[in-house]
Amino acid sequence: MRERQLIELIARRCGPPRDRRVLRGIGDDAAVVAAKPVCVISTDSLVEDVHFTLSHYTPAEIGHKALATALSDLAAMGAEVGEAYLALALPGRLREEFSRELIDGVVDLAENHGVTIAGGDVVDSSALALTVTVVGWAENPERLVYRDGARQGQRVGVTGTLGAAGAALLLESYDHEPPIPLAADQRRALEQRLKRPRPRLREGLLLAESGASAMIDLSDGLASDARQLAQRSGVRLHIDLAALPLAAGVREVAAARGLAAEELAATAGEDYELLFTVDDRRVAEVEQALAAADCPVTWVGAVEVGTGVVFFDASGHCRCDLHGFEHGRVAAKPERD
Ligand SMILES: Nc1ncnc2c1ncn2[C@@H]1O[C@H](COP(=O)(O)OP(=O)(O)OP(=O)(O)O)[C@@H](O)[C@H]1O
Ligand SMILES: Cc1ncc(C[n+]2csc(CCOP(=O)(O)O)c2C)c(N)n1
Ligand SMILES: [Mg+2]
Repeated sequence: MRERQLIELIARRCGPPRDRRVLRGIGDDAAVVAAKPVCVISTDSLVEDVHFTLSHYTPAEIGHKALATALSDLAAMGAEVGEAYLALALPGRLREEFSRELIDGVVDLAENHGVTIAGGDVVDSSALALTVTVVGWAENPERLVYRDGARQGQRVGVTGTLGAAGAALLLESYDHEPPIPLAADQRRALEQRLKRPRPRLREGLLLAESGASAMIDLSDGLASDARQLAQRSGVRLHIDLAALPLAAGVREVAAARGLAAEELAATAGEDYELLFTVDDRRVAEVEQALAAADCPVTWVGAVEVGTGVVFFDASGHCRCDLHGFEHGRVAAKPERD
């Protein structure tokens, strides 16, 4: 599909901006938005064969995931969602129907969360890539939650369950191996966590209101993301591996591949749950707020004096060797001269 045609399709699919603050959306040289006092901005990319493979994802799943993972960063700030800007790098080999379904995936999720797609870009490319810039808002910078607010003695909590996306990725990469014994609905639920993550937007706002002192979303895996939070806060996080809330089926998938389920959950990434710290005296408030949003919360550790993250397994052994996903970590092939 040609660039103009695709932009028109996106504009039609989105309809006129529903949010009255968006004064100009798709169609001019730039969007024009009436700002609230504080603007929160994040950008995220999803790239073919790095974040997904075309053989395993539907176009709508790719569109959904691109926006969901971007919105997850606004959730982790405790920001109200506003607008999203969608940059598409599209290979000519993709069918017209593919682009249509991809846009459906983005716009369906945007509508569900009241997000306005206010602009974007379309370019030719050899690999499919989506870069989504999201903008959130706050009345006051003190209402937001940063990575650097964890203090000694506070508790460490996590929303939802962990390891589902990692387990689904394992299932995907062992497509042709002997099948892992898992009920079909459980397998589907794991896959959905990988392909259609839910940004914890409401939970992020509730955590901000109920006293979270620091927060980060779990994209690269607890092992890496907790380390980021610890580093930014100048503290050490003590995490009990046995306390991690494993998603249903993670134990079975890990066992079938000879892995410890808790380690998979701490290192595989893409759970898009929220990791946060909170003072003991506000724990009940957090529990109540998240219960009202039907979101499980699990206390997985404590903030201590020191640096980095220490994991303790069920037998009390310290594990400092766990790492999450990091781009560029796999040694690159030597460049040709
Ligand atoms: N290429 C870049 N140029 C400038 N700043 C960057 C760049 N990449 C990342 N950052 C900034 O570094 C900080 C951490 O970014 P990072 O991408 O690690 O965030 P994350 O939420 O942990 O990861 P992700 O959302 O990609 O899973 C953010 O402030 C981000 O804006
Ligand atoms: C085909 C394929 N290969 C590898 C992975 C695993 N993976 C890719 S990016 C990422 C972390 C989050 O990304 P980012 O840091 O860019 O936000 C993880 C765990 C995958 N999902 N699909
Ligand atoms: Mg993040």
